[in-house]
Amino acid sequence: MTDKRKTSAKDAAKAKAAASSMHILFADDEKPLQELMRKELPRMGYRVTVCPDGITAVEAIKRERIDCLLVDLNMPGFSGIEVIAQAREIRPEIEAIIMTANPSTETAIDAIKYGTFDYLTKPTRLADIATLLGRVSERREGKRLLAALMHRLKRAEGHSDLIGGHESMEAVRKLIGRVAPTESTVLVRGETGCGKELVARAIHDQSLRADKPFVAVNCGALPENLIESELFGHTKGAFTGADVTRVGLFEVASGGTLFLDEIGELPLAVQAKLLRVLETGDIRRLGDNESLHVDVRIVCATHRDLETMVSEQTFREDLMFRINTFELRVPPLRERIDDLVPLANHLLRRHRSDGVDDRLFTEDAIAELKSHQWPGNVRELANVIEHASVLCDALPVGVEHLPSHFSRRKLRDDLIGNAPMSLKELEQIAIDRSMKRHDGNKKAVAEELGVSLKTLYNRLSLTSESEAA
Ligand SMILES: Nc1ncnc2c1ncn2[C@@H]1O[C@H](COP(=O)(O)OP(=O)(O)OP(=O)(O)O)[C@@H](O)[C@H]1O
Repeated sequence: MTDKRKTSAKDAAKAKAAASSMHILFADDEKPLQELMRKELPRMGYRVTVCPDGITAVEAIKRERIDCLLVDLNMPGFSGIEVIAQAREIRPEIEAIIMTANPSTETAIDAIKYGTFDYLTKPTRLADIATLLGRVSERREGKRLLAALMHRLKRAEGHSDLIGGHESMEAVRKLIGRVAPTESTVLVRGETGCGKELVARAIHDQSLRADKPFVAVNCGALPENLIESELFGHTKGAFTGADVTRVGLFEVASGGTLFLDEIGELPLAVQAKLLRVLETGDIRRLGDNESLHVDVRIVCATHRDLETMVSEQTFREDLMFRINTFELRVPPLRERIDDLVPLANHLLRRHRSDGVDDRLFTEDAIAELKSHQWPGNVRELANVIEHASVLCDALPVGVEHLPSHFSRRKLRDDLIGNAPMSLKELEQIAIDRSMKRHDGNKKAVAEELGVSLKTLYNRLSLTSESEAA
């Protein structure tokens, strides 16, 4: 079999599989047509219920799981339009095709009002019915696919719930609530991993654009030569390798919010173009002469000191003034360490549903987590929690499940205790412990402590001198 024939056989099989899942209600008072459809619709791969009038049709819709109506406009009982109107009350997602011998403007308007998919003029050809039902079937598949993708997207994006009740986070929440419903450009500042994107998403979710796209782009992750085409799109042939016309992210985000993460990483040339877009709302695809108006709200984020960048002339001052209409600073995790436990619980619940909610971590583990400085903020915490979740068979998570630098630190603290001591004393404890471990083998001790043998001898002689004194 040739490739082409194989593909069309595959397509036919796919169409048949999609068709077989569709249940059609055919309603018409003409007996011969009823008989024809009772025979032909199953041949096309559909399940069929045949009704002679509007009343039995509505009863069947209440009783059975009908996917698509194929109804005559003029029937005893209820008209086709009335059947569709009642069906929509019972099952809003139901598809409908109306058949009529005299199509009129009023019928068309009524049909559109009740979301009819299409209408057929009588006498109808079987081939036309088959084509139309095929399109209904494809539309249903499309809707199903979209719902599945939206579900996956929601799961991948997670919730925009900002966890943490520290007063600094409460202040952030308040500011989000104030700025979200406006159209202001927002600049979210804060260290890496502290939740800037989550804040941007919360602004979008609480804005009037919430049901439109939220599109995030990391300006630092794109190679310089691609940023422009990624943001503004390009026409076919605009540059070598531009084989097809591509829509930019400004257009993708149309009506919604574009989140420009790491805005400080944008090259100066792109900064100039971005400023123009922000001022005019017009974009131009690379290689295109025409510009296009876009309605997009901009939220930016950076962990860089933009003021210093301005003074070093690596960031445009006019762009900074354009994007910082409203600034929001997300505090680093170490400044709100009381939020660590609720955050750790929340992050662990991304991976685990077992365990008891108020005891997901042992006290030791929490003490360890709280004593860390978290330079990578909540993202670092999320990685530590994921690591622990993999290692821990039964909750609660203990110190032994945390990455090794946590357990090493605990071991060290246990050995040393809490008494105040000088660095010199600390060094001495390390040497003594190592000497004991290696039965006085100085070469092994020097290796373990990461010093030369000479340094170790020096330290040892200093110790014996001070002991003698
Ligand atoms: N307050 C919070 N509540 C719940 N989850 C949070 C919070 N802050 C951050 N996170 C989680 O931490 C991770 C990092 O957050 P996010 O990507 O928003 O940080 P960021 O500041 O934008 O990072 P970067 O500087 O690298 O762009 C994400 O998984 C996010 O869901």
